[in-house]
Amino acid sequence: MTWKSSQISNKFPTYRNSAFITTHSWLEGKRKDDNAEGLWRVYDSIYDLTDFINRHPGGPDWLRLTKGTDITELFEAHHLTNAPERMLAKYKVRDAKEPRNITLSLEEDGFYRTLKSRVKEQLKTIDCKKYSTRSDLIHSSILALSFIFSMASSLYGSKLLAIVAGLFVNWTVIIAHNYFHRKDNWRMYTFNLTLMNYKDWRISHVLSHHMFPNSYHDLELSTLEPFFCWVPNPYIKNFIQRYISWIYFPFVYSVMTIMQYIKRTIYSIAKGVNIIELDDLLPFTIPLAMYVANSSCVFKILQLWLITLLSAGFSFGIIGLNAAHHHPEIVHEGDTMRNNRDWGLYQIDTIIDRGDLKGSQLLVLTHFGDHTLHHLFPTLDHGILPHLYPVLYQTIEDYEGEMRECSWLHHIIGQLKQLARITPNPNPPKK
Ligand code: HEM
Repeated sequence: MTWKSSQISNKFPTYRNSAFITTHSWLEGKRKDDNAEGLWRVYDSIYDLTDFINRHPGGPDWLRLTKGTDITELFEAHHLTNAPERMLAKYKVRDAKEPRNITLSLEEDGFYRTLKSRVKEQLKTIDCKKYSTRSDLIHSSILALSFIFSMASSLYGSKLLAIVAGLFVNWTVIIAHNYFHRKDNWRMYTFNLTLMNYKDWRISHVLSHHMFPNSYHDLELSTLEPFFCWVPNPYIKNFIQRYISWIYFPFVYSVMTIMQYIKRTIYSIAKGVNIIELDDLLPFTIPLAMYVANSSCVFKILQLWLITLLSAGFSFGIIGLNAAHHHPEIVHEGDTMRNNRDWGLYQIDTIIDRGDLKGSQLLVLTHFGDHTLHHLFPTLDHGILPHLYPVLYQTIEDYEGEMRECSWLHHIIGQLKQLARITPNPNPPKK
């Protein structure tokens, strides 16, 4: 069928429409589609990085997960020094036999690579340590408050306090996202507190969503599709997804994080491959803390923990799914794209930033703020990003892009309208 084609790749992603979509099926499909010849592909060369996996300064996961795939966009977006490029050369084994599957470009004089070289210069003038230390402090405080409110809820048997605890757990998790994008560190594990898993999100969020937002390659779209479909395509969107989702979304948001744990457990049993790891025990530290505060009734603790999880899930959904990407004026698969196919400009066209968060490091960290810059430079601490706006605005102007902003309420309304939209936008992004 004709709709089964992506505007940013030559092939429709294998397994995208399979019955049981997981991060593992996404990676398997990518290995089939990427023409990486079983190794790692960067631009039109094939590299054997096997001996480098455990020496990679960003941690072994990134290379272990991506073996057999094209890592061009990841390689460009995750390094802001010249060292990785110099090192890469010695692992080259041959030129690739087939063209790249992804058709977005990363030309040296194009938008993204020009912006990146300007950002590298700008970073030399910024006291990065000062801002990243402030982020660490914010993360530690919100993490501590998550446990304090959880324990207080069990001490006083208060459902209201359990809801408040859920809010703090949700903010902890969103801040932990600032850390799992980077080299391995202890703070990334706090992402697991709502029964989600940071390593799973390194696939669905970092490798998939961040590189190819709003396209058929974006796993954050395909996994949620039974409930929410943001692609403006009448073939894959039914009446329920378009309109009834406006009614059931609070319920789905609330159970979304719990469902991820259940799905990973089912995958482990069904496939006979255990993907539940030791760090998946971390979410249980919350009921444990509740038990330490008040051990009188285990059933009551489980009930309060469930309330905490539902509150965390709901707030994570309402913040995360209305953060930046789903609004009728944002490019989704099927909408007309601009002629310039630069990867960075594609990012700009698939995001409208939240203007109401700007200027507060606390709000930016807890609400996926400064989203455009974060997509373009995911390894930079969120505290550093505001200092890059002058360079970003100048480069966007030089390449005739457009930086857009709106409020959270605008995003929520726009997101609901996007759920209903089935007609692709015929006009390319402005300018
Ligand atoms: C899947 C592709 C890759 C991803 C997602 C990735 C990711 C990362 C991350 C997250 C960091 C830490 C950045 C930070 O916390 O500031 C990092 C650092 C680094 N990576 Fe990679 N990496 C990839 C491939 C490679 C390759 C192929 C090489 C070289 C052969 C390489 C060399 C380095 C080096 C030298 C650093 C130290 C920081 C720097 O000089 O930029 N990486 N990488």
